[in-house]
Amino acid sequence: MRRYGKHTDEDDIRFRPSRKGTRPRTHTRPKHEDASEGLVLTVDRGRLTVLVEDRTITAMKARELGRKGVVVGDRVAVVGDLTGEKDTLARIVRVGERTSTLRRTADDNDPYERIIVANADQLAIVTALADPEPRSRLIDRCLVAAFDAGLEPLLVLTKSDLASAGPLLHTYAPLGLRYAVTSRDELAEGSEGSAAEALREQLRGQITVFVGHSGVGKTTLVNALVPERQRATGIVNAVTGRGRHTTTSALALPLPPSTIGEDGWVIDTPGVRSFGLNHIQPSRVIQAFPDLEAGAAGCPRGCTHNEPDCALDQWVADGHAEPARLHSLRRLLATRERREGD
Ligand SMILES: Nc1nc2c(ncn2[C@@H]2O[C@H](COP(=O)(O)OP(=O)(O)OP(=O)(O)O)[C@@H](O)[C@H]2O)c(=O)[nH]1
Ligand SMILES: [Zn+2]
Repeated sequence: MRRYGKHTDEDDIRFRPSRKGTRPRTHTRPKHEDASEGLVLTVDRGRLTVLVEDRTITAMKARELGRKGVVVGDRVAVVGDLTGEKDTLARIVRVGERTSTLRRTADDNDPYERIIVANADQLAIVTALADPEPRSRLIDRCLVAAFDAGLEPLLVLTKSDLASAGPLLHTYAPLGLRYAVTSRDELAEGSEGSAAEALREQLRGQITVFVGHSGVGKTTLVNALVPERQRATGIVNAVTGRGRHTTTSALALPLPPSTIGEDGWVIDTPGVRSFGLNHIQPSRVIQAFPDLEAGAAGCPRGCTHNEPDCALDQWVADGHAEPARLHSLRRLLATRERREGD
């Protein structure tokens, strides 16, 4: 699938704070030249947990950042006490340019956009094949949010021991999505060549945000993928001084380094189950359909692609794209008009 809205420069998309924090700077930085680079792992009421080299520190926004938000996945420059020791508090003085932003509105009537994760590469849409039954409208909403954010969607179908993935995959076949089919037992085994291994392969070297409705098995999945999770969560909690990770903030967890030396991040989103889609631009969604995007050039201005004058019907009739693709695009665009949970 095509990538869009992102730089391909590796340095842009990897979180690799330099080992000693001595990376030469290309720009003249009048202030805070001695700042270290870090990665925001989670946010809790103004306190941010930041990974600096191999230490987890607590930081807050410096006043000079003003109203600029700092979110999970942001690459930041921090100054002050970076020891990570108890009761120390560092300051975030800069936020790196973002390669992607995943947003949500609290619901379709909430006018405020909230960025929930920055710099992710893909959105894993976790759906159970049964118990609870898959809800394709919910999947569609997540797909629209992913396309809008410039993230590659990845369908993760859980509980494959309970039902076949066939019908759902059939529905989504025209979209050509990447997918993985898993079950708890397979994940636990971690045997090579298994579906779980195929999922790990899809995550390698990527920053993947996991979303899923309650009960779909997201926690089971993330725990299996990140055996260090308990420890990682423990560190975060030790830092924030709370018993467990109860906030609705996302939480970035490192995937175990693989044998070929490429790692990746899982970003769990406890409070995010779907997306309000008020802010979505049809033009960004259609970018995920390169075969149709060219045909939309013939559409009237501001075409919703679901009206009599839409040029895409003729485009498809002329054989430039498959009818099923146009059908899928229209279904996705229509999710914007439906309420969450429909
Ligand atoms: N049969 C079956 N059950 C599973 C599988 N994965 C998870 N479950 C069960 O499904 C239930 C929900 O799993 P969780 O991992 O807690 O799901 P969650 O999506 O994190 O849900 P919340 O904790 O409510 O947010 C639990 O009872 C799990 O044991 C699976 O592959 N097969
Ligand atoms: Zn149109």
